[in-house]
Amino acid sequence: MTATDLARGCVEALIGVGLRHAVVAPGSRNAPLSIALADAAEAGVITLHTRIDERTAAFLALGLAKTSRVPVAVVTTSGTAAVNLHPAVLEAAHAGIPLIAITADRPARLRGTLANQTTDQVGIFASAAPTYDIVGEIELADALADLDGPVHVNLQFDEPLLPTDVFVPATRQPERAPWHQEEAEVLKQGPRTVVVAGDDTGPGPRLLAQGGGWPLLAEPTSGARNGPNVIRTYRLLLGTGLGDRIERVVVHGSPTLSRPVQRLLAREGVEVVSRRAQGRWADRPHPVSYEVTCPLAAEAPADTAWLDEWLAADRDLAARIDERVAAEPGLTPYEVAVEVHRAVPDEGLLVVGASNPIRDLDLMAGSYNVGGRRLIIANRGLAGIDGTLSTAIGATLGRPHTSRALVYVGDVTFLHDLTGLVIGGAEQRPDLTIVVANDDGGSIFATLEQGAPEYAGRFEKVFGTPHGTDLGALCNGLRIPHWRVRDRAELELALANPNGGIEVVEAVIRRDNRRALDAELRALIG
Ligand SMILES: Cc1ncc(C[n+]2csc(CCOP(=O)(O)OP(=O)(O)O)c2C)c(N)n1
Ligand SMILES: C=C(O[C@H]1C=C[C@H](C(=O)CCC(=O)O)[C@@H](C(=O)O)[C@@H]1O)C(=O)O
Ligand SMILES: [Mg+2]
Repeated sequence: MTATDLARGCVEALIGVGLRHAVVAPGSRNAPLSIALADAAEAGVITLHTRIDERTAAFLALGLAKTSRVPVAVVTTSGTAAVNLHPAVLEAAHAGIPLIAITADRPARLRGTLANQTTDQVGIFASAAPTYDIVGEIELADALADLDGPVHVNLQFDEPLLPTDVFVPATRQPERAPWHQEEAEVLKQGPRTVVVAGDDTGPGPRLLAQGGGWPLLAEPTSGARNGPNVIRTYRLLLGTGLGDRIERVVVHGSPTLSRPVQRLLAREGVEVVSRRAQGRWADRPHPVSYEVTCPLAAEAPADTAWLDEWLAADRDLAARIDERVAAEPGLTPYEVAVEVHRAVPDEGLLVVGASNPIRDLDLMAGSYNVGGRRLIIANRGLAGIDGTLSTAIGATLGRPHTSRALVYVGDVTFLHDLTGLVIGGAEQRPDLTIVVANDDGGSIFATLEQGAPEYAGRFEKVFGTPHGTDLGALCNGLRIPHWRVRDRAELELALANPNGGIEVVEAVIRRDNRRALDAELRALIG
């Protein structure tokens, strides 16, 4: 089979599993596939994106897959290019995202020789993505069947690499399994129960909490942080007598944000009902009384006294937190989180960076209205700070009905994916507001053990990592509009007046008082 035939067969197999977007990083050995994908894009069958940095290309594909909910391919040449896909492949494996990592390779006969740009590409993603090492026959159907996570397709291309004609792919709609709503299992009333919703769980936890009259402890990217049962300050209330009285937790997905939730799930004497998480390694790191894969429903409660107690305590603590934050001079990270949360309209999309931004949102954001069809997402599979801007650009491009798209990150996270903003003039570009909470370093570490005074001498060097970068000058070089704000009113103004296209709103905040402020807010539980 020629390289061209292999490439074209691959494109048709990808289209056959529902692929609508592909991302290519330029290279020679992947030329057969790059050209076949370009032909398919020219024929209007797929949308093709190009990025020069393979790591950012893979996170762009991850974002596209997260919102379009169909497999997305990212394609590289051979050699070090291939392993630049690994961070996104790992995130896809732990989050259960159908990312197809396609690496071009030399023919197997050249492996182990001095042939140029030739290395061992089989198994480069280890257990995160099995390799299908394909030389001829299109065994791709097996590789691409029922993707619930990433897969690695390694294509051995032999010369001649270039086609002599133009390719118009056959388009066949993927066979879709008939959608069916699984029967829900009904949980009885009885123990004092709370419902925990981790990342990407959908509305199930909200419906269960409402049905059972139970407090809902939903992370911002759960898809369940809306409706009347949401407890905004749950991570602090878990440290009070209310938290001590919990007898049962119904946990959905993978909660990753706070140690109080982890401690609750591991607490002796607490019954844990688990709705199994998606992605790999879904076994929970604590004892589970009972685990299901089906939806959960609840027996109706006799009264809502337990829920009412939580809602009253939440209102009271939230008011005290808001009062303390308002009293703090200058723009605080907590106010940035509130304004970002407010800026997401119905049908809006928000991508949240790891570290403090998602935790500030978790503490400060109230419940959204049910039916607003907002999508709040993050790379919580492994909570990496890499590729967040690219994920956001891909997520926005993969969700064309989005009314407004924002991505909210810290400064180190922003800088970590700067190449995600290197986008060719002919590329699709979304309307996307990038909000950077800039405290000149990694402030989360200040809130952890290493933020204690005894580590002050070494802290800035290995944790704080101040960089002093002029984000405005960077954006200027990238030809991206940039607005630096230093107070809440200016931040509100900037968010209320989107520029169109990709824009950066840099909110300058302090880092030196982060540990103290965090401790003060935690102490408000009294
Ligand atoms: C790829 C990757 N590298 C390093 C880390 C460790 N890490 C977690 S948070 C963080 C600092 C993030 O700083 P910033 O984005 O400015 O957010 P802030 O903590 O200041 O809110 C780092 C380095 C990580 N999670 N992922
Ligand atoms: C900084 C990294 O990730 C750490 C960030 C916070 C986690 C944490 O302990 C939050 C505490 C809380 O808000 O309750 C920490 C953890 O889970 O132990 C993460 O490792 C990092 O290096 O990745
Ligand atoms: Mg920072």
